[in-house]
Amino acid sequence: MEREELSETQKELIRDSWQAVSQDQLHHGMVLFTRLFELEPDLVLLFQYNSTHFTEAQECLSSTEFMEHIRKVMTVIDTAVSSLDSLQSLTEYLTNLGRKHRAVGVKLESFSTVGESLLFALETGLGDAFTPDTREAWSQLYSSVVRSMSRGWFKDSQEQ
Ligand code: HEM
Repeated sequence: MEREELSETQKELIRDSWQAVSQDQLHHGMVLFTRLFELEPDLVLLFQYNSTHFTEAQECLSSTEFMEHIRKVMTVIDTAVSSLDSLQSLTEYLTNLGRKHRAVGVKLESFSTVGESLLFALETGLGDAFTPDTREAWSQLYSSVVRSMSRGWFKDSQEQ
């Protein structure tokens, strides 16, 4: 989390832009995952709740359990935005979260597509307010989050 420290200006851009979209997190999360499934349709197959297996993005996107996953994702982002001054405090949690995603079959490379989809959702929600500087700040924050999660694929992977 130490590399590429966010500047104070970047933190402000992230906080201001997140405030503008965070009233309706579920909606923006839906835009994010709709985009993600367009770019990588096979990711739908990884979401299995009880005996339900989804084959189509639309089925997945309209399930209650998946809605909860969207809430979980948005809560992690919300926590990261609230912790911009102490992102290293999230490292352990995020490493663990990475490990869980590895366990359910997510490939680390897919997190690049998630990043692209996050930027798409922010751009859709913010319009012109999503300036190149704001995009760059979000891109750096997301990279930090993924750097910590990626430890779950490599570090102590025999644990658990
Ligand atoms: C490639 C994209 C992703 C896939 C395929 C995926 C898949 C899953 C699956 C199958 C679960 C377990 C079932 C569930 O809790 O709904 C899960 C849990 C979870 N996911 Fe994801 N996920 C993705 C991206 C993300 C991202 C970007 C975040 C946040 C940054 C995230 C946060 C969580 C959290 C907080 C949980 C609950 C973990 C727990 O039970 O402790 N996921 N994910």
